[in-house]
Amino acid sequence: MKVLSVTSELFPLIKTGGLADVTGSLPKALLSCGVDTTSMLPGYPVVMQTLGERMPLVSFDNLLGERATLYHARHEDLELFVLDCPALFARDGGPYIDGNGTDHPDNWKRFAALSRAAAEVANGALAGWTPDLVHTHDWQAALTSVYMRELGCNLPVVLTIHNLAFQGQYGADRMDALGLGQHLYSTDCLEYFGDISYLKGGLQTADVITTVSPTYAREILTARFGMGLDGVLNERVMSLRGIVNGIDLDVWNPSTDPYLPRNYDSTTLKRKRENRSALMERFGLEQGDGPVFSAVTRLTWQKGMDMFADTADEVLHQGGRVIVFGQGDAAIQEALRQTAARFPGRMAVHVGYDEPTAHLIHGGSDAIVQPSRFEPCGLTQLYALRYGCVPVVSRTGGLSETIIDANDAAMSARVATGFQFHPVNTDGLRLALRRALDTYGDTRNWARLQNQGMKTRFSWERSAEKYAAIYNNLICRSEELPEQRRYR
Ligand SMILES: Nc1ncnc2c1ncn2[C@@H]1O[C@H](COP(=O)(O)OP(=O)(O)O[C@H]2O[C@H](CO)[C@@H](O)[C@H](O)[C@H]2O)[C@@H](O)[C@H]1O
Repeated sequence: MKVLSVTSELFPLIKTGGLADVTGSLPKALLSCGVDTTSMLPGYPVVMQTLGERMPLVSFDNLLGERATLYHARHEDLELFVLDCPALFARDGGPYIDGNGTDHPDNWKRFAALSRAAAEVANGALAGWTPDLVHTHDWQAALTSVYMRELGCNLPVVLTIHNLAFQGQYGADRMDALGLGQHLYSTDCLEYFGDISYLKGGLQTADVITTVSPTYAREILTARFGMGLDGVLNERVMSLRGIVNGIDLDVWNPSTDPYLPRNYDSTTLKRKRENRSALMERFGLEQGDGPVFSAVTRLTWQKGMDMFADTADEVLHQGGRVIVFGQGDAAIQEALRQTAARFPGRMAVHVGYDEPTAHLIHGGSDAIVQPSRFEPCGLTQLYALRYGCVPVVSRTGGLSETIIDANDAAMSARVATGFQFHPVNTDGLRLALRRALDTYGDTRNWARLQNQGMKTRFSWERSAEKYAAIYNNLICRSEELPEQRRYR
């Protein structure tokens, strides 16, 4: 089976968050289910520079008004279609923002162009290659199925929501520039509170919608978590599934990780101390024996890092160290910095984004704090488990189903792996930090938590099988799908 996966990020070529980890690792896992994935992504400068040999496949003279070429390339074990469109993608900054942290003003066009080109590929633009199914990821790729239906392409489409908070909402005056007829500006397709929503268009035209945990799949049906799209999602509930993310066990493996000064596994956990020492040095902290509680995350309201700014003193008063590494909201950075200023040499807040440091933090920390207000799945807590860090998480979305709270019953049954808190507020987090710190003082129980966490296997195997089952089912039913589609 041939699947075209359409994405704006893909690890290891370009990553700003968990989306890249998933789109980069799922294809490998799907191979053993008989699925050959080719991933289509924009030719950002870093992607074009990293790729070795590439072969031009097709040129577009007028891709939403721009010239573009689609290349085939291979990177490690990934099959790629790279959309080289210099007018849209050859620029400084990240995939979505410029060097000053401002959204690229033409993001509406950049990701519509990616989607339009993907729809052309699905519709047979490449001589000798058409997919059996298209898998789109998040708003950046969501218009693919809208364009496909307009082209008359009836291939099945799966859309995965990695984060409903980002929807691709733009003014309705862009319909013409997007090459989309006014008939699509309707409540059962793109119209969204007077604007256009790319994600809504995808939700209305995909055959199956997935999101990255069963809990989040239920949560987004409510007004509280539905971000304005709960109505649409409720209408499509029979086609909505939750599949928890896996992690790449080769990329995140403490016994082989090249970014750790000292490799270890569950039988040599004591070696983590050397990484801890290197970590404190790397962040300019005074060495000490207290626990190191860290966060590697976007500094945003979603991730609850404002709550950590208000509660990190709990760890510091107990003689611990706190490390926060990430980038995002200026007010949250400032709040964290103010807390750090009260504890010189014991709390570090570094604004930045790099993979080696993220690995070192997992290799050297005792606990990873993730107090998200909502979390579709979350990968950081899964990396934490694998690295023998104990996760302290809010009970929401994927966090609630991947971490088992260390209550008495779970501890005595030897299944606990971390600390969960609810309600998700500052008091809840403070109490969870206190529970974690208390347990840290009990060496045997802490080691038990670490070991139980390290035994947990969030590999892709089972989740990939679930995706493959959805693909198979859609392909078998593909003749009847056009009749069943809500938007035709
Ligand atoms: N400063 C930094 N430097 C280096 N690396 C950093 C970093 N800050 C964060 N990262 C990395 O970015 C990734 C974050 O992934 P998450 O899944 O936890 O959240 P994200 O919100 O990006 O993903 C969204 O999509 C994923 C995938 O489906 C869902 O799991 C999640 O719930 C959803 O919000 C991890 O690989 C982490 O190590």
